[in-house]
Amino acid sequence: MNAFEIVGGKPLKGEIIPQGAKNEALQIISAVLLTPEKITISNIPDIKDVNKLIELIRDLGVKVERLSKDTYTFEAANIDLDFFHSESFRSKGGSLRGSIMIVGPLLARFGKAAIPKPGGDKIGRRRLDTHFLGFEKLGAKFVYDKKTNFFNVDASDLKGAYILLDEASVTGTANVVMAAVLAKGVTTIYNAACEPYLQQLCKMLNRMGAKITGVGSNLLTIEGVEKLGGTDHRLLPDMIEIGSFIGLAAMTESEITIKDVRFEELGMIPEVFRKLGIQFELRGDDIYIPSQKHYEVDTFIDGSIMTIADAPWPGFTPDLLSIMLVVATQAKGNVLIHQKMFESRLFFVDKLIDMGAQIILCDPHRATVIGLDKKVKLRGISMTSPDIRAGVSLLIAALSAQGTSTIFNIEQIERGYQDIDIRLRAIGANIKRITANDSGH
Ligand SMILES: CC(=O)N[C@H]1[C@@H](OP(=O)(O)OP(=O)(O)OC[C@H]2O[C@@H](n3ccc(=O)[nH]c3=O)[C@H](O)[C@@H]2O)O[C@H](CO)[C@@H](O)[C@@H]1O
Ligand SMILES: C=C(OP(=O)(O)O)C(=O)O
Repeated sequence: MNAFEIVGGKPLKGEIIPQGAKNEALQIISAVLLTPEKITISNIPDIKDVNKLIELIRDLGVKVERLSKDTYTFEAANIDLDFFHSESFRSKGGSLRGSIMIVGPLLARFGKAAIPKPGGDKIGRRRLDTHFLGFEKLGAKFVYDKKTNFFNVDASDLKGAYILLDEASVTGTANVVMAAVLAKGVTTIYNAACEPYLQQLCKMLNRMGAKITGVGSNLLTIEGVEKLGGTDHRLLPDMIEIGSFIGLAAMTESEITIKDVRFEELGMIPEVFRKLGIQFELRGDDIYIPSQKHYEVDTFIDGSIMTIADAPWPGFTPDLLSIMLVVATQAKGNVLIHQKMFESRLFFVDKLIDMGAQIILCDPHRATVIGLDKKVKLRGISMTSPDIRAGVSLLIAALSAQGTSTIFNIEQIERGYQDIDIRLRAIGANIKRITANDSGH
């Protein structure tokens, strides 16, 4: 088992380039199944989840060519639908959340699909009703086989329909959109999620010949077409990585420039960091964060305690709340972190408390953070990363802490952050990869 050993307390300095967006990559790579023609995708991050999905579609018969480190071509001309019944599909398909998004395109193009119950982080219940209720509205029949944990979906003839989504699910919306683009007639999806990942997907599908309007809103209208063709697509920089680096700079008093962030696509993320008192400047399309000894949390206009809560886009993404929480531990002032969307994503705070942070976990969704204003530094400990974002938050905490920390289960971090140890070392971090038998606390 690999672990990171980190000696903290040292400011970092330099430039860092964000990787391509993980969650966009998972949608865009699934969409290649919609056409037999060639699709070229660039800025693909070299991370576990994305590589697993590429392997999965390759096993399904997609011809995959790697043109450079981050650019691939995909050609889904010959798909082997028998692969659904293989043991390999069961283990690979079940190992990542994003694999669920191959169902929509396969259903649209071949009239059937199957997928084992997907994996992903253990951050609370992660239901898939939105996906399957949406497919059913388009005329599909689905059966969940409890014994094998497989979802089987069949539809020889998908027909456009009015669909009020059960909730604004990110992967659910992507899946239903991909099923609807080749359905007969018009589909209207209301309560659609509209994260930049989805906007990028819809824009790519339109370049392939789809007819989607309302992109960026929660009301999408899709006029079904007979077939789709090839295109080129470049992934946006990963907004969650960008947010993680802003948090890292603030916690470690580092002067960091985050390159080419596509600022206009970051929604309210920069403003939420400003609410914690973190300063930064936009220089061209780079975010420059000066070294800051202190940052002071705002209050609301009426003087009440600052609350940072997640919501579907254009609200604040839940994937950055763990990072806001760790950054708040060294702010001047207090913050209520309210994780509304996931039930078990705040439990990692016990590790931060062990490191000396002052946090009251009010219930599974809410934590009050009493900022220490750097008067008391966190101290290094051994810990295990429970999920991808908690993992990076603990990494940030460790880099700011006095002494040595060890983070176990770094596979969680590495499913979403490319070469994170190498990139952090390049800006001065004391982090090394070790092989460890212990599993931490
Ligand atoms: C591979 C991928 O793209 N994963 C992302 C995707 O997961 P995913 O698409 O699985 O997440 P969903 O959008 O379906 O739902 C996330 C959670 O929020 C809850 N929910 C959702 C919508 C809503 O209006 N109200 C509500 O409470 C759901 O019940 C669930 O617990 O979106 C999540 C929410 O941004 C992100 O955390 C994940 O990183
Ligand atoms: C929860 C996340 O990923 P996944 O949906 O793949 O589990 C995440 O990226 O923060």
